[in-house]
Amino acid sequence: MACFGIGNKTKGKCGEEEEKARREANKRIEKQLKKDKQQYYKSHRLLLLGDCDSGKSTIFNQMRLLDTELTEEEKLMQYMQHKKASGIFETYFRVGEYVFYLFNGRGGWGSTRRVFRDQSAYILVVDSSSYDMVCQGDNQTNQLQEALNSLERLWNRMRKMDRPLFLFLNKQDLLAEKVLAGKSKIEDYFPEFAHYTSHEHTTPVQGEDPSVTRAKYFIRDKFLKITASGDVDMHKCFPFFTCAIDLENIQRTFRDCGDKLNFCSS
Ligand SMILES: Nc1nc2c(ncn2[C@@H]2O[C@H](COP(=O)(O)OP(=O)(O)OP(=O)(O)O)[C@@H](O)[C@H]2O)c(=O)[nH]1
Repeated sequence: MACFGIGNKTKGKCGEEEEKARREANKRIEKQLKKDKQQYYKSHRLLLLGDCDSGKSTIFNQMRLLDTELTEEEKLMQYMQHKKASGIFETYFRVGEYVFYLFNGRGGWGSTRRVFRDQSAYILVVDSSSYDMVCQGDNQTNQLQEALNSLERLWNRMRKMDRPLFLFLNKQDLLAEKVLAGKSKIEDYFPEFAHYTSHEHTTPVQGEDPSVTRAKYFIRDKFLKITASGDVDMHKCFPFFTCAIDLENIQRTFRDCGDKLNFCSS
């Protein structure tokens, strides 16, 4: 602020004006912060979890591309939240009418401890095509079995939290390729598949080979068996067949997640 005159009286008046301007600026900032905080808590906060290579970062990066749709104010908010959540990757985006804060829990389950409780819902990403693969860690455990174990651990951890879990049965494109190639059979790793018949709620995608439909629903049902005990409305598991490299598929999935969250909390 320009301040003319060198007399004491003028100096005092100028100081007062500066002080007043400072107070007003502070008030404006506080008001904005309050508004941002309200907005933050109105939007949905989702934590991406899953074993190595399941597709968490691919999903995270796909949604980060949507940043271009944010307003300047929203970008500023995203920047502020980034600073707050330093140490864990976070992005902020809008799909349709929904606003999501997405936290990428890569780097292991331990790294998510700080933000775990502060979520609207959780996403567990699973590599559905990994039924014939072993975990890199021990070169022994079946990867799909390990994903089932991860779900069991997460579901137990969430038991008293009354929040939904979105299960992203990812890499559907690779699962379909494997099944159609016929070289690696699911029943060689999960013998119960030989007797599996998908129930009447199965909705095959148009043009999908029945063997692919049967395989993906078998895997889905194995996961849902673990979460069948979701007895409260919010404490439910919602499965989605996803392909993280397909942006349209991922956007649609997040829109469906938003619908479920709204439905659960209404
Ligand atoms: N074909 C196909 N490839 C995928 C899909 N999702 C992820 N990938 C690929 O799988 C690999 C691993 O994906 P990431 O997103 O890095 O997996 P991550 O879960 O973040 O892995 P970590 O960083 O080890 O925790 C990458 O090469 C991805 O391009 C999918 O749906 N289909």
